[in-house]
Formats: sequence, structure tokens, C-alpha cells
Amino acid sequence: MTKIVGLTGGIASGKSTVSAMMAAAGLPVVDADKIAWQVEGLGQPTTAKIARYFGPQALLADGSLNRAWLGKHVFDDQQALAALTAMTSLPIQYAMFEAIVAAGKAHPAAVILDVPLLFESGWPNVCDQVVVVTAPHAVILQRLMARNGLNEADALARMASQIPLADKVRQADVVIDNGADIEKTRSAVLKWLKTINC
Ligand SMILES: CC(C)(COP(=O)(O)OP(=O)(O)OC[C@H]1O[C@@H](n2cnc3c(N)ncnc32)[C@H](O)[C@@H]1O)[C@@H](O)C(=O)NCCC(=O)NCCS
Ligand SMILES: Nc1ncnc2c1ncn2[C@@H]1O[C@H](COP(=O)(O)OP(=O)(O)OP(=O)(O)O)[C@@H](O)[C@H]1O
Repeated sequence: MTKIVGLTGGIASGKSTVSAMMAAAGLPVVDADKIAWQVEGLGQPTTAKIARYFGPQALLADGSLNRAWLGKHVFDDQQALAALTAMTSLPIQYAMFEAIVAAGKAHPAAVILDVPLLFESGWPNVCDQVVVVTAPHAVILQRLMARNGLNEADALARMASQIPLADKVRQADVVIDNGADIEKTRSAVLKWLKTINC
């Protein structure tokens, strides 16, 4: 029986790093951020809805979503973020269910749902197990600033836009610590893989 495993964490805590290790072990990964890119793609109804709400600045000259502008606009404005989430959440979830069904057809031991807003969107209700990737606040801040080229204030605003990582850890079935080097994380993932018979 294919298990549905929800994988989450905080912004830049290492979900993609861990999901890549799970994918390398042969498990299919349904990535909510990637699906969000499709849902908010050029010419998609959700993209048009975002532009109607946020105005023409939300689009680039070619009609595609201006992610940099939108990110700057929503991550330090709770009301704007809530409006964006309300527009995108259901189309993302719908596309994810389609991807889960497709992935499950091959009967892998597990299908991984890599979802930043797993708890916020009620995904644990359909998961057999929830894995949370964690790292210390200061480590995440440094990694986020380096990866996204953000200053400290913008990085902190993004971190504050989700429920606190400690709350997610408390609700986890399995916690993977990604605060140290990648090899330590890989060992933890390999240990976890044995528990789901891969
Ligand atoms: C605001 C946007 C344009 C910024 O794009 P950008 O390319 O800079 O960031 P990216 O999409 O890679 O997201 C980075 C991280 O931000 C966090 N994040 C994204 N959307 C949200 C949200 N609605 N609420 C809280 N955190 C979010 C996630 O941890 C995500 O991994 C983009 O995040 C977006 O369109 N978000 C709405 C869609 C959504 O809810 N995606 C999350 C899927 S669960
Ligand atoms: N153990 C580690 N040691 C050093 N750098 C790491 C480690 N794990 C992840 N990173 C780096 O930290 C950044 C964030 O990691 P990753 O993209 O996996 O996080 P994420 O949780 O998927 O992020 P987001 O929610 O923002 O999409 C990346 O630049 C990644 O290369």
C-alpha cells in the first residue's frame, strides 16, 4: 500500500534538499512550489486573477507573473499574503491531487508531498505520516539570505509569514535535523527510508 508522506519545514529549512534525497531513493515527489509555478504560469486563470487583484505591476511585460515584485509585496503584508493564498491554494491543491494519483499508479512504497504550507492547508488530514525538516533559526536565516539574495529584514519577514517552525516540529511524526552538514542529513534520510521499506 502506497503511503502518503507529507514533507514540510520552515522557509529554507531544507525541504528541497531532503526531498531530492528521497527522490534519489526512487520515491516520487509532488512538489507544491513547482506546481504553484504551473498554476501561476503564463496565461493561466490564476495569474489573471492575481493581476486583477494586485494590479499590472504583478505582471512582467510578457504577461508572466512578476514573482520578485509579488514576493516583496506580500511577505511583509499579512493581508496581501492571505489574499494571494486564498487565490492560489485551491488550484494548487487540485493539481497536487492529480499528481498524487498519477504518482501512486506505479505503487511506490510512498509518495512524498513536499509542501511548505502543509499544516496551514490541512494536508496532514490526507497524510499517513508527516516529516518535518528543521534547522536552527540563525542557520536558516543565513541560508535564506544567501540563497535568495535577501537582506536580513526581508528574510526575517519571509520566515515570519508561516507558522513557527517549532510548532511544525511539535506536530511532526518524524523530524529530520538539517542544521549540520548535508551528510548528516543524508544519514537521517537513509535511516528513515528503512522504516518505510524502500
Ligand atoms: C509570492 C511568490 C510569487 C514569491 O515567489 P518566489 O519565487 O520569490 O518564492 P517561492 O515561490 O520559491 O517560495 C519560496 C517559499 O516562500 C514560502 N511561501 C510561498 N507562498 C507562501 C504563502 N502563500 N504563504 C506563506 N509562505 C509562502 C514557501 O516556504 C516557499 O517555499 C510565490 O511564493 C507565490 O506565488 N506564492 C503563492 C503560492 C503558494 O501559496 N505557494 C506555496 C505552495 S504550498
Ligand atoms: N545541510 C545544509 N548545509 C548547508 N546548506 C544547506 C543545507 N541544507 C540546505 N542548504 C542550503 O540552504 C538553502 C535552503 O535549502 P532548501 O532549498 O533545501 O530549503 P527549502 O526548505 O526547500 O526552502 P524553501 O521553502 O524556501 O523553498 C539552499 O540554498 C540549500 O542549498
